[in-house]
Amino acid sequence: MRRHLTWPGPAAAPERLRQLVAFALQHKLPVALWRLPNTEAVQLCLSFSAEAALTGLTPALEPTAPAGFAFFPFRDTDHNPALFLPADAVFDTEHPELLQVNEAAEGAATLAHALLEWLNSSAEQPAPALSWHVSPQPVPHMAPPEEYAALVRRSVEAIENGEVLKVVSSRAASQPLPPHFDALNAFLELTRRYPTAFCSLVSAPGAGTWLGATPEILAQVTQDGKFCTMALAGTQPLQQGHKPSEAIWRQKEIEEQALVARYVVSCFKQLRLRDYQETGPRTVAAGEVLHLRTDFMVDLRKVPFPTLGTDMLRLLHPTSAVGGMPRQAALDFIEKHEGYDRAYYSGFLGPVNLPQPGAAHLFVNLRCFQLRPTEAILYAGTGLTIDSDPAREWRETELKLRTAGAILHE
Ligand SMILES: C=C(O[C@H]1C=CC=C(C(=O)O)[C@@H]1O)C(=O)O
Repeated sequence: MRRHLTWPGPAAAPERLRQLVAFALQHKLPVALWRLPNTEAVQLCLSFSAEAALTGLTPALEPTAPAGFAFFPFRDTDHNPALFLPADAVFDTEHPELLQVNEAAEGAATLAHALLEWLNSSAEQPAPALSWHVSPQPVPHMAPPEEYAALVRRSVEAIENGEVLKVVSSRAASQPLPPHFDALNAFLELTRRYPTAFCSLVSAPGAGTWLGATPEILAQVTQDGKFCTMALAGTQPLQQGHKPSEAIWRQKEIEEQALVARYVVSCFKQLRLRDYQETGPRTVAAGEVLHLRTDFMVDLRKVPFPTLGTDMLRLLHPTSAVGGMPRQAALDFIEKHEGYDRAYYSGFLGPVNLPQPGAAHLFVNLRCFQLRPTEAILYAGTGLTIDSDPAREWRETELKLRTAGAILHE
């Protein structure tokens, strides 16, 4: 039972985003904002209960499944709970005069009333300060260059010994927040800088506050009945004055990406689905870097497979673009040797059945950072193969950290 409320007063869309976020934070509620690739509208999903957002289950993507925003960690543990924010209040900057409220939600009557009062009273007042949720977990260990080099060497040894074919190692790094840092403005800055990325800002009790601009689709179902995923891997710097299509790739990156593509195909095989379209690999730009990307598409109108999105999501996460191959051996290696908690980095996130039923857009949480009171914790990883060189891999993480880190310099 969704009701469209007409928003009182004449405020502009960004101010309305701020008012809704302020309400969520003041009531200790989870909130997510996002902007889909190649679109303009910013959307917001607010839940009326922090407990209701705690889900243990991978979300279902069918049109009849609950609507909300998924925020899943790399590894589902008590430290980093899997969240699905029920869509209790939904706002879209394309329709700033409207607010969609789910009246059937737990506690909806009281909170919807409080929300309306808040919106009425805050319309005239200056924007309140935002006190973002902070993760209850300690700041993760941050590997210095020598330690990361040792991890890369150990990974290459594991590949040489035949324990794994490929492994994705990663690290965290800290950057102080600039004076007067404002996370909401930073998110809007991400949307301006990276029009082709999925940009997000998620703040939830138990998870903290995360911002990012990711290039990687994990599982997407569109209203016109298409399922899409991609194999994204291989990285090189974008050279000034060169087009992505002019990039030349080494064997190492070609193999690294081919392993990811092969994994996607193996998931289709497990589901006995043969009728998929494969395009690429092609070179694509993501901020300052280039990647190799193969797109996969299934036309669900021709291939009746209503649960494909849900089934593929379960098989894909974590993909070999963030774990490795074979999957379990690579994940075990990471758990044993990586030496820090990835938390929500390389997990997945995105809207399900929002703003309308029948569409789900889930992305791998890359090029992101976690917000702490005075610093941002940024994350980046690199796919390693037998030919990996530690110094080069370190430089690659530095380059990837700059995507989200770019907004911390101003
Ligand atoms: C793990 C990350 O990127 C993945 C996606 C594209 C290219 C990758 C690579 O070249 O290693 C990674 O597999 C990251 O950005 O932290």
